[in-house]
Amino acid sequence: MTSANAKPAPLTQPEPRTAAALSRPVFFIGFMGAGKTSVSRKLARKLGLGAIDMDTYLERREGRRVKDIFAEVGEDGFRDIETDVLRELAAKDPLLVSCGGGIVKMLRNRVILRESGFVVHLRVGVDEAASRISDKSTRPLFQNLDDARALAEERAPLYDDVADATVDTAGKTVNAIAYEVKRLLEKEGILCLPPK
Ligand SMILES: Nc1ncnc2c1ncn2[C@@H]1O[C@H](COP(=O)(O)OP(=O)(O)O)[C@@H](O)[C@H]1O
Ligand SMILES: O=C(O)C1=C[C@@H](OP(=O)(O)O)[C@@H](O)[C@H](O)C1
Ligand SMILES: [Mg+2]
Repeated sequence: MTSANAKPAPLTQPEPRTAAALSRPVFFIGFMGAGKTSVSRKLARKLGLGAIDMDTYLERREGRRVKDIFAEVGEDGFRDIETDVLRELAAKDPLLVSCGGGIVKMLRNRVILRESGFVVHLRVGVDEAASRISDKSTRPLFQNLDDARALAEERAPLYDDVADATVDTAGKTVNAIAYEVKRLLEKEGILCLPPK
C-alpha cells in the first residue's frame, strides 16, 4: 500500500556501473626503471582504464625525444615543459598517469601531485633499476651508477613526502605489481569496479 505523501518512484533507475572508474587521477612516481610506465600500462589494459605516460605525451607534444630536449634546452627547459604537461593531465578526467622519475624535483610539481591526485610510489633500488633498463641512451640522467645512486638518494625523501602509498617492486613482475596496485586503489576507494 502506498501512502498519499510517499515520493513517486523515479522514472529511470541509475545505470549500474559497467566499467572500472577512478575517483581521482592516479600518479605513478619513482626512480627511473621502477616500472611506472609498464605498470600503469598493464593496469590500464587489465581494467580498461585510460592511461597516459607523461614522457610519451610530452615527446608527441614537442615533436622531439626527451634526450633531444635535454640536449637542446637542458634539464631546466625540460622541467618547464614537464610542469606544463603535468598541469594539463591533472585537469583531465581521472586517468592513470605515469610520471617521469624527476617529477618530484620541483616543489611546484609536488604541490600539483598532492592536490590533484592519488600518488603511488613504485620503489626500486638503483642496481635493480640498472639491470632492468637495457637502453640507457633514452635516459640522460641515468648514465652511470655513481651519479644514479646520488640522484636516488637525493630524491628518496621527495618521493616519500609526496606518496600516498608506496609499493616495493624488488624482485616482482610487472603483473604482480599491477595486481598489488589494483588492490590498493580499491581499498583506498580510488578505483571503483563494476559488480561481477
Ligand atoms: N618489475 C619489473 N621487472 C622486470 N623488468 C621491469 C619491471 N618493471 C619494468 N621493467 C622493465 O624495465 C624497463 C623500464 O621500465 P619502465 O616501465 O619504462 O620504467 P619507468 O617508467 O619507471 O622508468 C623496461 O624495459 C621494462 O620492461
Ligand atoms: O628521473 C628523471 O629525471 C627522468 C626520468 C625519465 O622518465 P622515467 O622515470 O620514466 O625513466 C624522463 O622523464 C627523463 O629522462 C628524466
Ligand atoms: Mg617511464
